[in-house]
Amino acid sequence: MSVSKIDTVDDFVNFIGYPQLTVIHFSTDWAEQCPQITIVLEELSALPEIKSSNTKFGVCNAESLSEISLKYKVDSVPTVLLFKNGAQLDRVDGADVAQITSKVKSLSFGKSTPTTITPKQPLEERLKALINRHTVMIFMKGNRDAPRCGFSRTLIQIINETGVQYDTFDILTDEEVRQGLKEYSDWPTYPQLYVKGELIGGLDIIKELKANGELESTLKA
Ligand SMILES: N[C@@H](CCC(=O)N[C@@H](CS)C(=O)NCC(=O)O)C(=O)O
Repeated sequence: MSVSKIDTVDDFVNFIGYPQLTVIHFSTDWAEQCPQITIVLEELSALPEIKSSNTKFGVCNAESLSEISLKYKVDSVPTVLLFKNGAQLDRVDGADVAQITSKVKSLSFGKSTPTTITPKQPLEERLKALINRHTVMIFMKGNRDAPRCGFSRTLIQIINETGVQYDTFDILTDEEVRQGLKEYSDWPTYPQLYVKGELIGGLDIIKELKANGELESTLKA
């Protein structure tokens, strides 16, 4: 057994309909922690006790299968979802190897299908995972193609000029994140730009860094 690649929505639906445990890693090409989780799943799939339980392992690109990601509220990678008979049993958001290992081991031997549970991830953990989703992470109103506030639009224009890669999160889609991140980072407004999980600041700070010629080095820190 190894980790199968899931490329289409149909593949995904067929895969999770399996009567034994199916473990799916939502990944992206750029997220640093994803390759580590794929290795963990490869290792788990090779364990004799897991092999004998017929547990299946898959990996899909969370961005290519955005429809599925949205449905299962996968808003950070890596995320691992566990299914049986098409029902979601559990999930692990973030590269928490210990939790993934223990959930795969315990659920692969359940005789009957446990009740569907979707434990709510503590907000702080979710915020940390979101902040670290990309080296340069921008929390904004709208997205890069359709900013929904002048401050966010100007910030995107400035960052686009640098050619630096980044990811965005639309805080208008999630009130919990919108309010929670203000408190977590002690910064009351959006946009908010993070580099390697550290808050750099909002539009005023980014403009200042640009004016001082420090923007690119800050983004590439
Ligand atoms: N001076 C701020 C301007 C940003 C700003 O004032 N944002 C407001 C309006 S878009 C905001 O996020 N308010 C809180 C909210 O909407 O939750 C900066 O440098 O980023």
